[in-house]
Amino acid sequence: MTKGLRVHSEIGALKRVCLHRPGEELLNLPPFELERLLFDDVPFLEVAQEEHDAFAQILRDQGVEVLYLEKLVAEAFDAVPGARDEFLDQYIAEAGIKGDCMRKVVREKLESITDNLEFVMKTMAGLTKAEIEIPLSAGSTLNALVNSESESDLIIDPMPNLYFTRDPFAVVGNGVCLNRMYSVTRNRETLYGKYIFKYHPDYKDVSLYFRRDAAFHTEGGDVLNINAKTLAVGISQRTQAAAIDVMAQNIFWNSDSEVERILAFNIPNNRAMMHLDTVFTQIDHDKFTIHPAIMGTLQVFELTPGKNSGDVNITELNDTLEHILANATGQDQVKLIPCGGGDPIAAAREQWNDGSNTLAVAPGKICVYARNTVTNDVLYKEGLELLVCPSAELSRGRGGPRCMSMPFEREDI
Ligand SMILES: NC(=[NH2+])NCCC[C@H](N)C(=O)O
Repeated sequence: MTKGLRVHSEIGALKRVCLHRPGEELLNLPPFELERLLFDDVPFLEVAQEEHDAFAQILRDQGVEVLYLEKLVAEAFDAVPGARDEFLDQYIAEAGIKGDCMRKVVREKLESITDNLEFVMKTMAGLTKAEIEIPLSAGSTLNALVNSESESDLIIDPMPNLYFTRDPFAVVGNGVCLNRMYSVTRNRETLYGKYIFKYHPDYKDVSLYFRRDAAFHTEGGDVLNINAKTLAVGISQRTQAAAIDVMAQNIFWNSDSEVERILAFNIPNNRAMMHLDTVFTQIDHDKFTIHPAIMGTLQVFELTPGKNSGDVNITELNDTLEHILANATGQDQVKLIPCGGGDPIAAAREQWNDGSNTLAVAPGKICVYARNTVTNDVLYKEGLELLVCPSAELSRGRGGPRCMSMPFEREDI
């Protein structure tokens, strides 16, 4: 029996989760490339790893099986001869390497790594000019040979955002949306998911509700499983409305999926609110953390299957966020707990460090970042059980415990 996927809520007891331990990709992150690589500061890798190990241990202590993205990909390559070569062709084609000669040198360098896990981690870390010898021969390029300030020292960009495993693919019920991501820099991350869901013995048979070659972009931070029948998706900086149209068709008209209703929340387009999960996250049967700035301003649409195969009906819901979420969760009422306890400065500061971005390991039991003291205090007083993760370095990438995790299995609620 293969393991497969099963996630029908945001809060059911977490059984299996996919993480990525930050690795050498964070060492190939020069300060002047931060904006392009969607990172906000240069982290101290050793401490980031310690913090991440603490996060993983908190989850294990709650009985959660922790899987690592890099290991799953290596296992897929171990299992299927030829899978790694297929990946390498695609990786090189998408790596932005300048010139055929350089592509050849890089390929040889990566092919020489025999251990699959080491190989996968190297593809994540990126490659600098200092790491390879460039032959001065027919076919070599000036770009490869010149050391100049206007030429980057990176031959292949690192993927510093990989530890935000929430975004490149999103588990929905028993299937998965393999995303096309908003930015060129993050879209390469989706290759790892592609090879897991194509070749890994435990995951190769799951249905795909979205594909990385789609025309529109979407990211997992925008996808919230409310229950088996209802999915919430953000229309955001990272997810286009047109991508949700595609997702709805694929989800409604796939016999594997139980989802009968998608709620699309049109959220503001800015970095502090880049995904739906930075604006609200479910933490208990009847409780959500929210960013106070979205109260009263959200446009929400409901998508349901139409009469004929492939048809999708859309209506706009003119109601308050509380009522919409109460109706979606089947509760009489829900409590929205504002980040920063409603104080505008604390809210903005703690929102920036993902105060609303919590990961539920069971209803009412949530992982939070230690640094968001005002929000954590409010959550504690509301009766939530808090599992507190160290966060000095991890938070520099602008993502919290929910962003750093992709549930593969939760108990049904
Ligand atoms: N699900 C999330 N909120 N993810 C946060 C991702 C942060 C990352 N630096 C980015 O800009 O893409």
